[in-house]
Amino acid sequence: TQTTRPQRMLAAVQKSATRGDPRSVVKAIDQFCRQKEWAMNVGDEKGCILDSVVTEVNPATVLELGTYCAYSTVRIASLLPPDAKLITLEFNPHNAAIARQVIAWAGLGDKIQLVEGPSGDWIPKMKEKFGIETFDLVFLDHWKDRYLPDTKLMEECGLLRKGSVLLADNVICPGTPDYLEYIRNSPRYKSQYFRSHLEYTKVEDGLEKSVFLG
Ligand SMILES: O=C(NCCCCc1cc2cnccc2s1)c1cc(-c2ccc(F)cc2)cc(O)c1O
Ligand SMILES: [Mg+2]
Repeated sequence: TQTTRPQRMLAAVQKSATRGDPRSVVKAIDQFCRQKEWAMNVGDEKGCILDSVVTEVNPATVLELGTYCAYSTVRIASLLPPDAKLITLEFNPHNAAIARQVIAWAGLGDKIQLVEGPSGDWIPKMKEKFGIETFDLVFLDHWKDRYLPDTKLMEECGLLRKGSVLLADNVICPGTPDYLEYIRNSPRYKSQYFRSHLEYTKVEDGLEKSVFLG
């Protein structure tokens, strides 16, 4: 029977990456996507910008919206301090199953909690279910029309504190126009655009970094 792209990506990780070595997992996925099949990971070019923001924020609590095959999950978690926690939400059960195996291969299972289901349902439950007060860093990489409603939901649920950083993928391609309009004009955020390219292509895309001012 036919395999899926996430299954082929996992096979590439298990073939080429070293167990317990997160950077080799990241490298194996990038190689697979450049040489074999495009896939919607944040990728190596935007990934370097992601790395610099994670390193600068040095977060104790991270929320990732949109796991896919855990490429950015592993990339972020590999840079976190020892007791830091990353919660990642994935909607598609098949992708979640692949992501769990990629996370295990990278040896990052104790830093990462993968939760299956829609962001709108889970964001209001973060405090009670996971004992989270606020998130130091949120990486938005899920449905592009959910960036804005979920940001408002996180504000309403008190999940952001003065200094919390939102980093949004794909603000140009596929694009998140309503989110950009809101976040760039809101007096409650200080935003900065990092110009880059759509993963593994020459198409323009970028990351929007926004600091919540409280
Ligand atoms: O759709 C994208 N990512 C979202 C998939 C999310 C599904 C989820 C919804 C949901 C809801 N609640 C909780 C968790 C989750 S996960 C995406 C698409 C492209 C792209 C595709 C074709 C193309 F020609 C050009 C760009 C590039 C990217 O970097 C992307 O991230
Ligand atoms: Mg993306």
